[in-house]
Amino acid sequence: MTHPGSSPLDERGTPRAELAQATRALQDEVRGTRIDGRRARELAGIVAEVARELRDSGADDEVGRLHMGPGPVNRGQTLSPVYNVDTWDGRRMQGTVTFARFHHGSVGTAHGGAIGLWADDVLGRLSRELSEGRARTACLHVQYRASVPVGAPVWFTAWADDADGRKRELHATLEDDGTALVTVDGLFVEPRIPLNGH
Ligand SMILES: CCCCCCCC(=O)SCCNC(=O)CCNC(=O)[C@H](O)C(C)(C)COP(=O)(O)OP(=O)(O)OC[C@H]1O[C@@H](n2cnc3c(N)ncnc32)[C@H](O)[C@@H]1OP(=O)(O)O
Repeated sequence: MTHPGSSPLDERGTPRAELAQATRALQDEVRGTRIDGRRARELAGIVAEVARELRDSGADDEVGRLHMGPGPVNRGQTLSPVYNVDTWDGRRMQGTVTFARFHHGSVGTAHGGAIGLWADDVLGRLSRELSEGRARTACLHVQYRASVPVGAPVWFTAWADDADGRKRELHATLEDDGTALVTVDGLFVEPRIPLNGH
């Protein structure tokens, strides 16, 4: 049984993963910092220098798409909230997700778009664990039933119905103390014309 925790898409222990983690911390702190304007300008120069060095070191693909092959965790991306998979039985995945300060919407709650982003990511991962075929999100229906907190882990479950040809219906919930905060129904479809490695 493949465990998602051992997926090559995981972000564990690589230097690029550390870079992604440091960048997430930066994103969180930029959000709402009280730093004074003069120092903010100096730091902007330092960050620009880091960005320049990264750009000059080259990209791992020619068009700036996410690198989906074996490699750094969360594909080295820093946009989507980080989630941890605790259990996986080959069909159902459970774990926790923490929406960071960077994902803050209003009044201490997660941004609805960040929740949709996470849902697409976790269902996309589930889809990949279930089949080698590269399915794409055709439809994502997110129901926001209660506020999702920022900065605290929230329990999630993601599961799949039986595949119907190229179509996969996938679902997820976010829960707090047994109360559903968000429910998601997604349709992922393996394209008629297979994707070229992505
Ligand atoms: C670890 C990784 C995490 C990251 C995961 C991220 C996943 C993503 O975000 S993917 C990016 C976002 N999605 C996209 O860009 C997809 C864009 N759309 C497409 O490429 C195509 O429309 C695609 C692949 C969804 C379907 O195209 P195609 O293969 O031509 O489908 P087609 O043959 O017309 O339809 C197949 C079946 O799906 C159904 N279907 C297709 N699209 C939809 C839809 N939007 N809603 C409902 N049903 C649909 C059709 O009705 C048909 O059903 P049936 O077989 O019962 O008649």
